[in-house]
Amino acid sequence: MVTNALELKNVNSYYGDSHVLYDLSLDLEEGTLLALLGRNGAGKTTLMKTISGLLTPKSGEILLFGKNIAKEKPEVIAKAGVRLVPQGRRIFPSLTVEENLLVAEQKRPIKAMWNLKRVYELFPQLEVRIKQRAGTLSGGEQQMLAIGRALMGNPDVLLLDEPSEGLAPLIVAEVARGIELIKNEGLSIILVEQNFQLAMSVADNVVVLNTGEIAYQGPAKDVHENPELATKHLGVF
Ligand SMILES: Nc1ncnc2c1ncn2[C@@H]1O[C@H](COP(=O)(O)OP(=O)(O)OP(=O)(O)O)[C@@H](O)[C@H]1O
Repeated sequence: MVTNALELKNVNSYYGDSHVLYDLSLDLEEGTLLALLGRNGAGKTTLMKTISGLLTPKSGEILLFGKNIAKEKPEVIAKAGVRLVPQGRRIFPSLTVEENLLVAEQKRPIKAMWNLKRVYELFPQLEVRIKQRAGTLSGGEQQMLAIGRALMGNPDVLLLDEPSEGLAPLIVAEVARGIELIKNEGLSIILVEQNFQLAMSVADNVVVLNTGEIAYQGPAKDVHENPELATKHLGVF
């Protein structure tokens, strides 16, 4: 039987009077990766903020393994097992790599527990820089650290907002490899990406947002097999 890690039902989000997400409904199946695509301003970051509690939806339900978290505070949602890696990374620049990871640590009963050792196995480049201040890392290393921090919270659901932004192609490939490995550990992931190739290389399912509404949703394999779909709905990239 399919279990949904997340279920969104008719979610409406606003900034003040400005209506940004319209009656959004989608499912994130446990252990899968959903690529969330769409042009600038489509509402992707707003959706990530809404799920993680940084923006409270005006109406609708956000079910985390069946429990409605739509009105909960960000700390409660994080403790319940949803971790956001925000656009722009937001690590603590004056703390070392290891300190950044340790302050994010939260033990939760999940299948594959994350700890320092496992984060360093995932991104060996971080282990080389354990004592280095995070603000002096390269963009790619900061992204790996931001993902590592989220994993230290031992989430069930990981929200990644444009992890490839501003990174060189070789580093993008390294981040993609990390995402694939994390997915294989059984995490449920929503990945916001402008990099279509990266998104499609790891996605199980695809949702395309257009001005706060779902323009397309379906299995990634359908997009792979039917290039017309990519042109019709995704050709905007
Ligand atoms: N803090 C805010 N206050 C008011 N309006 C906002 C705010 N943040 C975003 N918006 C508006 O909400 C809409 C959706 O923005 P959002 O950042 O979610 O889009 P996005 O798909 O993530 O785009 P991008 O790829 O550029 O990050 C846009 O019209 C944007 O101008």
